[in-house]
Amino acid sequence: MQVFKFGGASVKDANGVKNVSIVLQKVGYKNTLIVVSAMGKTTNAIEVIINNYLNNKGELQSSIHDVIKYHNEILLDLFSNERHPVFKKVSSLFEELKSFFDRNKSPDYNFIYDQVIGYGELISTTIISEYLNETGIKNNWLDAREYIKTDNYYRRANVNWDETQQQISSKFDKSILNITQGFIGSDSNNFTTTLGREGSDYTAAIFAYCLNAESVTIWKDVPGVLNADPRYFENAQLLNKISYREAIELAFYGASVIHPKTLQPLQGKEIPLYVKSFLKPENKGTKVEKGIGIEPNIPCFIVKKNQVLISLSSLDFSYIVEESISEIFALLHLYKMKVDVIQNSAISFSVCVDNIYNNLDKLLQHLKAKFKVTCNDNVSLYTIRHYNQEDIDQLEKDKTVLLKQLTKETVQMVTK
Ligand SMILES: Nc1ncnc2c1ncn2[C@@H]1O[C@H](COP(=O)(O)OP(=O)(O)O)[C@@H](O)[C@H]1O
Ligand SMILES: N[C@@H](CC(=O)OP(=O)(O)O)C(=O)O
Repeated sequence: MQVFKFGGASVKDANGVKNVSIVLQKVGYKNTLIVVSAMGKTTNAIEVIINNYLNNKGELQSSIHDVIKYHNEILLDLFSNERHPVFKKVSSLFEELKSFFDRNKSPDYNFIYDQVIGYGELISTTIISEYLNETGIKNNWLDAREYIKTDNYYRRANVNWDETQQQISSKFDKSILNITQGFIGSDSNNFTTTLGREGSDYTAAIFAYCLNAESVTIWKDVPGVLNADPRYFENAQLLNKISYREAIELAFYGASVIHPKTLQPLQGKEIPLYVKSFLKPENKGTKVEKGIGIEPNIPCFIVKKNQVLISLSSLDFSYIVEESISEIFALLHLYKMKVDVIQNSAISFSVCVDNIYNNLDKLLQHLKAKFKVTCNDNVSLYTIRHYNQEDIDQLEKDKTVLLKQLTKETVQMVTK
C-alpha cells in the first residue's frame, strides 16, 4: 500500500490534472491511495468568499463566480462532452456551498470557515477522479470526512486517532485505487473540520499510519527537498536523504515543502516519505527515513517572510519571569499565533510570530494592558541549520538584524 499526495500546485490547471494521469501511468498505481488538495490557489479564493459573506455581502456572488469560472475552464479543457456527469457533480457542490450561506445561523468565523473552505478539495477530487476514470485509471472517490475524525477545534482540528483508525480499518478497501481529499476531516457531530492550512500532507501521513502503508510520496514542483527555498535562494541543492529528525526540524522552522505535522506519524511506524518532482517522476527525489542527518551534508536555509516581532517590557521594571511568561503564552495560544522564536532578559521579552489567523490587533490590545509593547511587522525570519560563519556574514549583509539566536546546530535571525 502506498499513499500519493498531489498538492494545489500540481493540479493548478487542466495540464496539471492530465499530468497526474501521466505520473500514475509512469510509476504505477497498484494498491494506492491518492490524496489531493484544492486546485491552485482555490483555498485562498474561498477565504475571500468567506470574508465577503461576513463583511462584504455585495461582493459575495462575484467571488463565488470567480471560483466557479476557474473550475469550469479546467472542466471544459478536460471533458469535451458538456453532458458528462462531472459537470453536474461539480455544480451541485457549488450549490451546496451557496446553500450553506443561506442556511447558516452561526456567527463563529472558525466554524463557518471549516464548513466552506473544504469545497476546494471536494471539487478538485471530483474532477480528478472523473478524469482518471475517463483515461482508463479506474478509481474510487472517498469522502475523507468519513475517515479522518477530529475534535472541533475549527481551523486547526486535532485528530482523534482511535476513531480515525477504527473508521479506516473498518471501511477502507486497500485492494483498489482510492482518491480522497487532503486537509479536511469531521468532528463527532459530523461537521467539517480542517487540519490547518497546507494540511494535506498531514492527511496523507494519517492515512499512511492507519493503513500501515509502505511509503508516502508527495509530488512537488521542485525536484525534492532542497537545502533552501529556490524562490529566495539561488543554487538551492537537492537533499538526497534526510532523517525524520532533520525533516521535522526543517519543517518546524518553516521549510514549506513539508507540512510540519506530517513527519510524526510516519516516523512512529518508520514509513519512508519521498518528495519527488511531478514533472520528472522517474527521478529519485528526496527520501526521508530513519537514520542520521542529511545527505549531502550541507547548510540548510529557511526563510519566513511577513512575520511579526513583538517586544514586551514590564511597565514598572519588574522582572518578566515564569508567571508573566505563562500569561503571554496563554494569550499567544488564545489568538492562535504560531510562535517562531522567543528571547527574554530580566525585564523584556521578544517573540517573533506568524500571524496566520489575523489576530494580531486583538493580541496587541490584550498585551498592552500589562506591558509596554513595541511591534515590528513585515519582518523576515531566517534560519540556517548546520551553519558556518560565512553563511551568517553573507545573510547579515544589507540587513538590519533585530534579533539573533544561536545554538550548536541552528542560527535564527529576525531581520528588517
Ligand atoms: N527546502 C525546500 N525545498 C524545496 N522546496 C521548498 C523548500 N522550501 C520551500 N519550498 C517551496 O515549496 C514549494 C512547494 O510547495 P507548495 O507550493 O505549497 O506545493 P503544494 O501546492 O504541492 O503543496 C516549492 O515550489 C518551493 O518554492
Ligand atoms: N488546500 C489547502 C490544503 C493544502 O495542503 O494545500 P497544498 O497541498 O496546495 O499546500 C491549503 O491551501 O491550505
